[in-house]
Amino acid sequence: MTAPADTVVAGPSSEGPAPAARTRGLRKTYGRTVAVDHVDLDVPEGAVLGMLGPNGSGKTTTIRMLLGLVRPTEGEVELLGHRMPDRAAEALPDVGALVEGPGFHPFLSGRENLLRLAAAEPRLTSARMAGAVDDALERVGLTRAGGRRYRGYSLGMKQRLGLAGALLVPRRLVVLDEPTNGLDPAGTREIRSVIADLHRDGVTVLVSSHLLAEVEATCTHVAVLNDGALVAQGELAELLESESPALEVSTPDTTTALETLRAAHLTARPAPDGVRVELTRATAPDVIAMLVGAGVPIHEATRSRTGLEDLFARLTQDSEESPTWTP
Ligand SMILES: Nc1ncnc2c1ncn2[C@@H]1O[C@H](COP(=O)(O)OP(=O)(O)OP(=O)(O)O)[C@@H](O)[C@H]1O
Repeated sequence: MTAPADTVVAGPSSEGPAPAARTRGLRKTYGRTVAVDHVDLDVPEGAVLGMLGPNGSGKTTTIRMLLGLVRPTEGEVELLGHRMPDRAAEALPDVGALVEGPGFHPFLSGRENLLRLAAAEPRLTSARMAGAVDDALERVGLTRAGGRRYRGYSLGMKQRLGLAGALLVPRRLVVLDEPTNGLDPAGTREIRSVIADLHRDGVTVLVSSHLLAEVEATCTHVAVLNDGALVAQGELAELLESESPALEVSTPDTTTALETLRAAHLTARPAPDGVRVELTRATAPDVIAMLVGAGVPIHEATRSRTGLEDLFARLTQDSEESPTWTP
């Protein structure tokens, strides 16, 4: 399967084991709003795939269609080799999901809520339910709060209870929609460690996030959505390597610097001390000469490695400034 010409793909997508999840031509419209636009997503088995995108780019809608919670307008979804939503009963027992609004009962305790979920797990016998609930509570750090009513939980505790619900039984795939939403730094670290444990156990994880540093630290793969379209996917390290290096120029005159660089059709954006310019179409000496020629005072210029933040900015900024990347 070849990717659309405007999608950045790292590594061969059609080799290796069958993907844990995949979509082809996936599209969802709400009236005139195109929420998801012909997305061909591959979530490789064993990967921790970070789904990134600005607000409203279609992450949640894609995840909901993967899980059979929303019916696509067009296209196909396969989850663990089963067509969705028709074969949901086969696929879903192996899938743990934390999506918005897990529907917990406000007047029951966290533990009682999990027991209700456990009762609906086809692979849990009644004898093993209580043990599975206690294990899941411990895994997300809620053992002590397990007896308290859900209504009194903080947003972070609610997120963690949702995660516990996703981990009640061993899964092949765990899908987490913005799992660190509302969590403090300690809670965020806990989620990170749960994801690392799952990865170590060979579980595939699909996690949507708007926290780039978080994704860079925890994920092996990324998929970037913009305006409903998939604009990049693949192994994180390969995607970053495929990016060209950049030059950070420290200057007080960022306005002239950006104007000069953009007039020369270079990709540049403001940086903490000045501007950052990609060295795709010009060398570092070219850029410096260009700026000096335009009267821009330069305090310092340093080459730097492209991080996920730069990749993301380039893929999701206005198309005028982001020339098409050709693999
Ligand atoms: N049920 C719905 N009815 C109408 N429009 C919807 C519905 N669900 C999503 N949309 C629209 O589809 C687009 C994609 O939304 P979606 O929630 O999938 O994006 P997202 O990337 O998850 O955003 P965020 O990061 O803000 O959660 C948005 O324009 C949104 O307003």
